[in-house]
Amino acid sequence: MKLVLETKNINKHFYKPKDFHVLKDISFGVREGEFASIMGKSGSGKSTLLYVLSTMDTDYTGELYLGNELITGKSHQELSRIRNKNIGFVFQFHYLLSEFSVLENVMLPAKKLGEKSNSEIERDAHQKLEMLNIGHLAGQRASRISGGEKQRVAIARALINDPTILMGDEPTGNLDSHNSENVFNIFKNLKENQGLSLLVVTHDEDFAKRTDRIIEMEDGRIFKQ
Ligand SMILES: Nc1ncnc2c1ncn2[C@@H]1O[C@H](COP(=O)(O)OP(=O)(O)OP(=O)(O)O)[C@@H](O)[C@H]1O
Repeated sequence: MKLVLETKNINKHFYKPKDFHVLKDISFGVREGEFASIMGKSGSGKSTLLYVLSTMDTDYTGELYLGNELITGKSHQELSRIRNKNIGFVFQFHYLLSEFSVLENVMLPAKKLGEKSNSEIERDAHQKLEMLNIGHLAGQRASRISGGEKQRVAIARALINDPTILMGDEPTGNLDSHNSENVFNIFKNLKENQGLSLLVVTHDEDFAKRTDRIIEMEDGRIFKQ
């Protein structure tokens, strides 16, 4: 089956305050349409790995592929474009611009990409918000909506450029159980109805157990996948 993301022997060190081998020979892939989770104890390297996979961190050895394209070694400018077009990212905290409306927040990554007209982007943003059942919030200021709603807006923003993979770093870490369940169901629907691939770091065992596959990390290594 086609891989949307693949790593070959990724190693990474932090050199300050002293040499620390944080990622050790990470080789794995995410299949098209797969909903995978990454679990592991605090400090095992999950977030560090996700930042390498999302192309935000380029300080590593080994190879990272998105689809069949080798991403490792590309310039920051190229990476910024590849990331914006292909990878949606949802964090524990939503990082919405609080003075902007919900609609404006969702439109931002598409405006940055610059491939569509403003009216097309606006139409797409409304469509993403409707899909996540928050169409009625489009005109609200981002600061005025609840935590669960903010996270759904962040998901809509992550989807605006129709990425091939959605990554999450503890996307339910700041939510109550009701809103966590909502986010899980949104992710599952994206996989089932749109064939989206998802890779989510989580401490939530109930969440992880219901994904297609749990990738387990320990001490900078993948020990089960
Ligand atoms: N910039 C840095 N410099 C040095 N060490 C770092 C740096 N960032 C992270 N580390 C260390 O690397 C290790 C892995 O960190 P990482 O945040 O990837 O772990 P994690 O598995 O995501 O943990 P958590 O579940 O607590 O978020 C930890 O020991 C951390 O202290």
